[in-house]
Amino acid sequence: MTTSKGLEGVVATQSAISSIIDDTLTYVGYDIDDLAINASFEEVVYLLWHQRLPKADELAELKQQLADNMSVPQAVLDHFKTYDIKKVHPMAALRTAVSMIGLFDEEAEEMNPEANYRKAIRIQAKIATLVTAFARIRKGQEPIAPKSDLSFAANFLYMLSGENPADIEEEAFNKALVLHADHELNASTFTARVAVATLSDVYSGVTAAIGALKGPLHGGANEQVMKMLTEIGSVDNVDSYINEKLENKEKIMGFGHRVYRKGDPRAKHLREMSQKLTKIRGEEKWYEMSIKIDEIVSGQKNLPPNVDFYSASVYHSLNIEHDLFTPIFAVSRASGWLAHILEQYADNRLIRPRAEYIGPGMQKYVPINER
Ligand SMILES: CC(=O)SCCNC(=O)CCNC(=O)[C@H](O)C(C)(C)COP(=O)(O)OP(=O)(O)OC[C@H]1O[C@@H](n2cnc3c(N)ncnc32)[C@H](O)[C@@H]1OP(=O)(O)O
Ligand SMILES: O=C([O-])CC(=O)C(=O)O
Repeated sequence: MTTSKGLEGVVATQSAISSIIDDTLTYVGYDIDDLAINASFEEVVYLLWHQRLPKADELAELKQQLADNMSVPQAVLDHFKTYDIKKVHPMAALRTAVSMIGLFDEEAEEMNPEANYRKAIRIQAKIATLVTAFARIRKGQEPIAPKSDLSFAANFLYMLSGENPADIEEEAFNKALVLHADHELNASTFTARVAVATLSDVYSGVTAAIGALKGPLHGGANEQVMKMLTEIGSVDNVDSYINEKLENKEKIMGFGHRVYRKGDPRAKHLREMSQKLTKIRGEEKWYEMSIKIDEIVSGQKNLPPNVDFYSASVYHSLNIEHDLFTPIFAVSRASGWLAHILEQYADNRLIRPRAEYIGPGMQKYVPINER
């Protein structure tokens, strides 16, 4: 047996959903650069779930299905008020809330492709409502119902703030959703596949995936990037702050990647949006600080930024609270998790690797009074 710490370089499954080859990311063979510029998030959801782009009527049908399924049971909204909501991280709340909506789904335990697809639609639709409702309830505000004539991206921003987003805001948010939707066998997607490969249900897979995305080495990094930018505070402080961290061998959040070597192709799209949005807000310093950090970390450590780095200043410029950055990642990535869950069910085998044992050799049991 050979051991690969962190399963680096191990190919654990076959998948027809997304690929990373020579630092190029594709969804079902479509280059992420092409999709980021042209596609709506709903089109990408369809692409990931059906492995082809939708025709106009198919896209309209999916949009309608998502709109029809956005409301969540009142009991789930009420449960947000049963704990000290201001002290709870929204990712922890989301993990529980997604599991909880499964309790109200009469098809939760139905294990056939049609029922699983219907659950995928429900989860994708409701996860946006859960995040925005949580964000409002913790501020003492009422949740806002979605508008059926808005896109998924615009609806999310509308349900969060109560205002229709400007075109540039919708464009930026849609792009962020498209860019985060899937990423081959990343840690949270792998988690989802491991969970459902036991033939557990779809809600278990998504709940497990949310738990894995939450950590700062994965999706949680975007919130940590904004924390770092806030701590640095100004372009003048970047040099000393970053160099001190690097000298202390601390990690700079939003940099490095297990798979990409030359760089994450998603980062440039978010960098562009960061530049545009921070300018519109008159808060260019977030972009300027980010660029300077990028120069130092890429230059000195040869570690390019990943998807989490520039998304932080993009979301901040959209007036989004910093601890909602990772839940937003989950809203988008749910589409990828669900695609992988459906793919796993379609050709399932239990996922069960081995561990190389490094503990003591055979020992004889010693009764407790003789130890
Ligand atoms: C959506 C996403 O999940 S993208 C990733 C989001 N996560 C982050 O941005 C957190 C910061 N980055 C990291 O921690 C890592 O780069 C990861 C987790 C993304 C990838 O990790 P791995 O492939 O396991 O690389 P690992 O952590 O072993 O790092 C390899 C070397 O590069 C260094 N390194 C990696 N990332 C960074 C970083 N962000 N800052 C400074 N040094 C780094 C490590 O210290 C290590 O150095 P060493 O060999 O001298 O000990
Ligand atoms: O693929 C990974 O390891 C992490 C990542 O970039 C993602 O999930 O988008």
